[in-house]
Amino acid sequence: MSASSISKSGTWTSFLKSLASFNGDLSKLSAPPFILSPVSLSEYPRYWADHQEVFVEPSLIDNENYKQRCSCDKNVESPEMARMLAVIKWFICTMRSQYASRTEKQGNEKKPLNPFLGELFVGKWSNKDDPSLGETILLTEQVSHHPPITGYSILNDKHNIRFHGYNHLKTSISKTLTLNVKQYGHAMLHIRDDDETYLITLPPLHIEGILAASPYAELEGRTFIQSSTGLLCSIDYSGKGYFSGKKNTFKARIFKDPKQVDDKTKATYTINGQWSKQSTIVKHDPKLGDSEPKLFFDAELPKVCELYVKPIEEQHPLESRKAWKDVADAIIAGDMSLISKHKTALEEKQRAMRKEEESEGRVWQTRWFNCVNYDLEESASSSEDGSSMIGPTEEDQYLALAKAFNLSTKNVPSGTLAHEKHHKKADLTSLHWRFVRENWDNDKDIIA
Ligand SMILES: CCC(=O)OC[C@H](C)CC[C@H]1O[C@H]2C[C@H]3[C@@H]4CC=C5C[C@@H](O)CC[C@]5(C)[C@H]4CC[C@]3(C)[C@H]2[C@@H]1C
Repeated sequence: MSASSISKSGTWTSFLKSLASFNGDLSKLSAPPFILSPVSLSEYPRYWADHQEVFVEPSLIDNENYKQRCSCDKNVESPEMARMLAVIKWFICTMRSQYASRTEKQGNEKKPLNPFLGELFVGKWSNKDDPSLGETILLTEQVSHHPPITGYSILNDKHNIRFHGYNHLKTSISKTLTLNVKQYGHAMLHIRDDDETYLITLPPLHIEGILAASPYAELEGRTFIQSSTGLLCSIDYSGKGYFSGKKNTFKARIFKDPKQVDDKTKATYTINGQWSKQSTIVKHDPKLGDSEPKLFFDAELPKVCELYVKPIEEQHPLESRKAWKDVADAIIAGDMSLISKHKTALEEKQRAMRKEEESEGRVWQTRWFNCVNYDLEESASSSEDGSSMIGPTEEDQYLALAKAFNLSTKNVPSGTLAHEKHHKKADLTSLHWRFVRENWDNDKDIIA
C-alpha cells in the first residue's frame, strides 16, 4: 500500500484523530500495525557505532601520524585538533544512522517498541573483515520506564574506547501533527590511555510527514562536543524550508576557546553541508584568511558494519528480542489482535512485578548503570547502602567539561546552556545515568 493510499485509509485517519489527545506518553498510543516497528527503542544506541572504522579512527591518531591521518587538512596544527575533526566526522556519520537510516531503508519512520524497565540489548561488532579495529561491544539497559530512559555503553578494549550515555525523551504533538522530540541526557566518549574525553549533547528533532503517513525525522537546534583538550565544536541544524532550503542541513564550528562559541569570527574551522550526505570544511587562518571549501565527509560512503546479536534461544529473558519475540512476530504478520494480546501480556507481567516490588518495599535495581546526583559532593565509586543514588566519583570529568562551555548540568533539554531559560526553572534536579564497567565485567548471566 502506498503512503498516499494509507493516508486516506480509515485506520490512519482514526490514528490521526487519536493524536489529538496525545499526552506525550508514546506507550499509550495504539498506532496501526503498518506503522509499528518490530524493533525496540533499546536497540537504537547501535546507531552510535555501526560505522566501526569511523568510530575507531579518533583513537588511532597520535603525535606521529596526525597530519597524514587528517584527510581534510594536511596542515592541521595539532594531534588534538586532528582528533577533534575525526570525532566530528564520526558524530556526523552517526546522524545519518540515527535519524535517516530507517527512512532510507523502509521508506519512513516507524514506531519502535517501548522498552520495559530493565530491558537489555547486547550486541557486538566482531569486525572480522578488519581485525585491526578490534571487537566492539554494545550494551543498553532501560534504566527507567516512567519516564523512559535508556542507558547505553559501547566498548572497544583493543583501542581503549569507552562511549557511554543515556537518553530520555519528551515528546509532544503540534497542531499540524508534527511530533516534537526533546532529548534529555548526553554522551561521553573516552579515548586513549590518558583518557581524552568528549562531552556530547543531543539534538532536538521533529517527525514530519505523519499526516501523509510517511513520517521522517528532521533535526533542529544545536549540539556541542566539548573536548578535555579544551577544543569545542558547536553544531547548528536546520531542514528543508529553513534558510538553507535543503533537508538535514548542519553548520559546525570549532573553537579553541569555548567561551567564544557565539562569535563565529573566532572559529578555527567551519563545516557546512548535509549530515545525511556531503559536507565541506573551511579553515579560517588569521593571516591567510579563509581556505577554499574542501570535502570534509560523505556520509553515504562508510559501510555499515554487521552487528552480531545472539540467537534468541541463547538470550537472557530480559534481552529485548527474546522478551518481545511474540509481539515482534505479530507486528511482522500485521495481526492487530495478536499484537495487542502479546503486548498486553508483557505489560501485565511488568505491572505485576512493580506491584510485588512495592508490596515488599523494594525498587527495581538497575544492572549496569547508576544514577549519579551531581548536586552531591564527590563520593566513593559506590554507595554504602547499595542504592543507585550516589555523587560523582573523582575521575568523573562531566562537571569540568560542562563548565568549559557553560552547559547546564541540570535535568534540562540536552545542550541547554546555563544562561538559557530552561536552566532557570525552579526545583531542577541534576541526576545523570553513568555506566559502571565493573557491573558488566562481573555479570555472569549475560554475554555479548
Ligand atoms: C506520536 C505519533 C506517533 O507515534 O507517530 C508514529 C510515527 C510513525 C513516527 C513517530 C516515531 O518516529 C520514530 C523516530 C524515533 C527517534 C529516531 C532516532 C533517535 C535517536 C536515538 O539516539 C534516540 C532515540 C531517537 C530520538 C528516536 C526516538 C523515538 C522516535 C522519535 C520514534 C517516534 C515514536
